[in-house]
Amino acid sequence: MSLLELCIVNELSFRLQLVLHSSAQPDLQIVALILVLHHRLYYAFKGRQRTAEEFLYADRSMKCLPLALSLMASFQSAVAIIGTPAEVYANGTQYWFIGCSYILGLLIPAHIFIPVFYRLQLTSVYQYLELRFCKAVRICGTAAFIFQMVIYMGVSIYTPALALNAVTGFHLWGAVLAIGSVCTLNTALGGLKAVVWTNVFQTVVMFTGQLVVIILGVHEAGGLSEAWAKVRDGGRISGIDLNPDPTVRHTFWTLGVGGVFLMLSLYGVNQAQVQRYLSSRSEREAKMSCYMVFPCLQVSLMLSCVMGLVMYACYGDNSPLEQQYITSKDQMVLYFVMDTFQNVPGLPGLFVACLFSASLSTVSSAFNSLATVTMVDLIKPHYSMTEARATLLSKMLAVSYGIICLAMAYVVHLMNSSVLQAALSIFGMVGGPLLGLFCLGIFFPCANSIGAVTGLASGLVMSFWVGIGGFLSGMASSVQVLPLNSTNTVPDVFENITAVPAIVDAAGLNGLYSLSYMWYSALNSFIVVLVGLVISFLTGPTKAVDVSSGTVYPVMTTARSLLHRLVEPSACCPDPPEHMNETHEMTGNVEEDAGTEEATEVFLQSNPESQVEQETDV
Ligand SMILES: CC(C)(CO)[C@@H](O)C(=O)NCCC(=O)O
Ligand code: NA
Repeated sequence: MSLLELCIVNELSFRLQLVLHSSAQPDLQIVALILVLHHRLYYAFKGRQRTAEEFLYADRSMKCLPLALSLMASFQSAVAIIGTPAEVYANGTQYWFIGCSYILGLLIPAHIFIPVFYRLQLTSVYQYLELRFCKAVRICGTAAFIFQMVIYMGVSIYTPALALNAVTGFHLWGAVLAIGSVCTLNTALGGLKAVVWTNVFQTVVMFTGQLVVIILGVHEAGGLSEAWAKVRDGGRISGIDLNPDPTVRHTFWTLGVGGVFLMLSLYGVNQAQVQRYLSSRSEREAKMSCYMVFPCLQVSLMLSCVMGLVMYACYGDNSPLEQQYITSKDQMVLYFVMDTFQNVPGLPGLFVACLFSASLSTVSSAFNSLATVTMVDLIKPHYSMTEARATLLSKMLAVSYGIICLAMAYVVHLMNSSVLQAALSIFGMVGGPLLGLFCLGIFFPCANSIGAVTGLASGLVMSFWVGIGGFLSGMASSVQVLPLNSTNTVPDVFENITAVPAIVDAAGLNGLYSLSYMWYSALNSFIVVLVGLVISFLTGPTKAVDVSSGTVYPVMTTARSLLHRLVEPSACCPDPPEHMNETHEMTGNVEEDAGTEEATEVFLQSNPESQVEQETDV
């Protein structure tokens, strides 16, 4: 255990002790134990890593269950553990419908993105952009990715710090600094295998913490039927909202359909995830791990939604926010745990460890992917250097990224919006245009490099225009989204603002600004594809023969072979089309896709040796 970690654990447990008066000793032990275990595990794998191949692909030997848990952990941080219950407490279970988007959001990556990327044997997903378009597109893509991950890191470091600050009195920026530096110093340079296995451990801690709090919380609320009656009478069980209005924040359409694009940008083309797919033993294993993410994500979503309901069952409409014990919705979960279970030995500690684990796993996979793309996409192609130099440089990079992320935590602090909405908006605003760029390359053989660059630029301009416009105009009207029982959940501070005529006229720019943040990803990727195609046609579309082999997904051929299977089901198996039997697909009968796979095979003849530079020695 490093000195820094010891200091943090000591400080943390000291604060816990002050706040809880009594049973802080077990808490100290649990937080410390978990940090130490995390650390030991990490170094156990780090120590073994010798070659560059191991660093980047974990020897291409990963099995699917650890990979699936790690895939889930990348984008499941304290933000989800804290933000989702706060959302459900305030607005009911409508958010749960985002679970519907996981179906297509994981099937499409498994059957379209993974085959393309795996067969090209990429190191970084941005190599694809150079193969398909040119070097400039690759650099633009890399820059956008770095930008996205750095802001997201800001949110996921800030969130546990905010919660800790509220409840333990731990200094906010002290906590931000502590979490940030532990992550930076310890997790940046361990290689993928170490990151994946620590992620597995962190996921287990995360689930355990949530589950224990839920079980005891239901008990606290007076048992299952009592708790259910309370949340039902409080109107927290939302039915499916089919309102087609795209400006309504959470409906089935924004969550279940807009969410698919969000999921595609995260699970289809994000380097953190693609790196994991590429590290599996075979393409089949990679697909399997993508399928396995589905149940893991559903469990995680269920735990955090149920946590919100349990909080409602305990507090009803007397939220600690309204009584001004805390200052932000996002502090509620930890407040609930500390307030309700301070006499349960070890539980507050377990939950703090749960938050830390969730954020540490996110930060470690983000840092690992940032280190990889910076070396592989930005530095290696331009400068050659010795191994020792490269190691030093990676360390310096890790520290610089750490500092930038801390600065971003401050920006998030200034934004003062719900952390969950902030994180998902960032995914849509920067991840959306990146998704569009990859779709342009994979589905449209005629797209050219000029189209790709202009498309990406337009997508980013559009997203910041709508995103920032929405944020500014929403400052006055965001309160509309808060109340369900309008009198109770709005804190006093906001009440004056609501009084201001905040009725946004849904015409013109204001209509655009009030677009639900869940549509950002879809809108921005669509803009990139549209502008990209128009510019490509104006400047001379790429000829089919000039497109590098294996970089385009044969949509027509695949569709034809799927159709063929439908018309003559006996040829293969009597399965309905993919989208109608997800659950079956999710359990992993990959062979059934044989027809499609063969069709794809013909077109995706990858010949990586000739084109992909083998830049494996980081
Ligand atoms: C990104 C999804 C929707 C799916 O992975 C979910 O994990 C989520 O809401 N994440 C919030 C961001 C975070 O937890 O850091
Ligand atoms: Na995580």
